[in-house]
Amino acid sequence: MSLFDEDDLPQTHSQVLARKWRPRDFASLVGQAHVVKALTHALTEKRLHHAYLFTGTRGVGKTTIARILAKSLNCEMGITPTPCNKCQACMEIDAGRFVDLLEIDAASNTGVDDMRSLIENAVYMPTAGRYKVYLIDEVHMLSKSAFNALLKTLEEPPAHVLFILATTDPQKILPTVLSRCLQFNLKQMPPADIVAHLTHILEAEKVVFEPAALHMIAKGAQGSMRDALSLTDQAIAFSSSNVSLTAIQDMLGTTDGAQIEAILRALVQKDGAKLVELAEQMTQRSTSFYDATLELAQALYRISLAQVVPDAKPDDYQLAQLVTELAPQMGADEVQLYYSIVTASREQLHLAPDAQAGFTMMLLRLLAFSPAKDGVSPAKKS
Ligand SMILES: Nc1ncnc2c1ncn2[C@@H]1O[C@H](COP(=O)(O)OP(=O)(O)OP(=O)(O)O)[C@@H](O)[C@H]1O
Ligand SMILES: [Zn+2]
Repeated sequence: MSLFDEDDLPQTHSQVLARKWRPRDFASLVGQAHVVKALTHALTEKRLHHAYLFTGTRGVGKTTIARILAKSLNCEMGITPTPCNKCQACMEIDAGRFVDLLEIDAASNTGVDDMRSLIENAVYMPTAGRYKVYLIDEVHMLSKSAFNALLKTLEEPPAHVLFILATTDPQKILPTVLSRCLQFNLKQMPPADIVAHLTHILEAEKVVFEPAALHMIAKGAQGSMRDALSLTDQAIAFSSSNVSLTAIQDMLGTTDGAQIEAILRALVQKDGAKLVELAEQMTQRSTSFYDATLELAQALYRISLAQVVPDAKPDDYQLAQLVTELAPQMGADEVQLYYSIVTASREQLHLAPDAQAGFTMMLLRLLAFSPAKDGVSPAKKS
């Protein structure tokens, strides 16, 4: 969020889906049930706190919830947890141009003067709505004097004023401010929720996609719905509206779950030529070999876990499938050995003549130590 509403800015492609699909009511919000429940209750009972603090990482719904709350308070149908989304107040809030919703980006208005003029204004009655709602984003960025100016008003705000503070960094907020706010910690979006949301959106947008591609996007988004939507925008542009797994992998330049899968399969089948070929392909696709060793170690760890605790399935969809397939085919000691080779090789990767050579040597070392079908390792045989 910025001082200028994002709707006034020239539209860049990466904003399209996130903006278009910003939830307009509590019901269409993904997750954050604890916040929705508390706010719904407060709105129904008409017992609101005068200051809320929303914390949480980027793109998990802080601004979105603040806007829904502003509509709930100012909807022409009355104070309600289900604003109509049709009246002038609701529509103007959605469009980011409601006079009584004052969105301030503290990151670019850190000074005490900004805060003073804001606060002097708070005493005046709302122009159009019932409540003047101040949404102060990235509030931890305020200067100390600005904080102090705010503090006075936070202590005893006029009855028609509601403060919503948002921050990604609650550690930096003064305890005196914290104690005057009702605090809600917004949660990161679980990958499964991101996938479900993206599936819904892409179906509505009539964009062709592979479910595995959405799992990869969800992984890349690291808990942020906004990041997931921006990545999806990029993916649509990048793949000419055919969001396939390979397109996403090429776009993110990430290690391909499928590459790791292929490596482990080739290893189980003792296919040395295939291993060499896979490393060659990874160079062509500029996969990070360092990341690949991490993913390989991760997969081996998961296989090992699954051998002991069969129900311990990873959240990651692709990895879960791989683990289910390979855990029964590999010996426990074999997995242990591979794991130690892979982790040791990762440290040595930078010593290799080049990354591909280092990675290939690691694969061949794994092969050399893999047990033969008769139980004798090929290394010992020769
Ligand atoms: N809980 C959610 N459910 C559905 N969509 C969400 C959710 N959270 C974020 N989004 C999507 O991400 C976009 C950005 O969200 P929002 O502005 O609410 O994030 P934020 O937490 O305020 O982030 P920032 O700290 O960067 O301002 C929204 O327009 C919406 O499309
Ligand atoms: Zn309304």
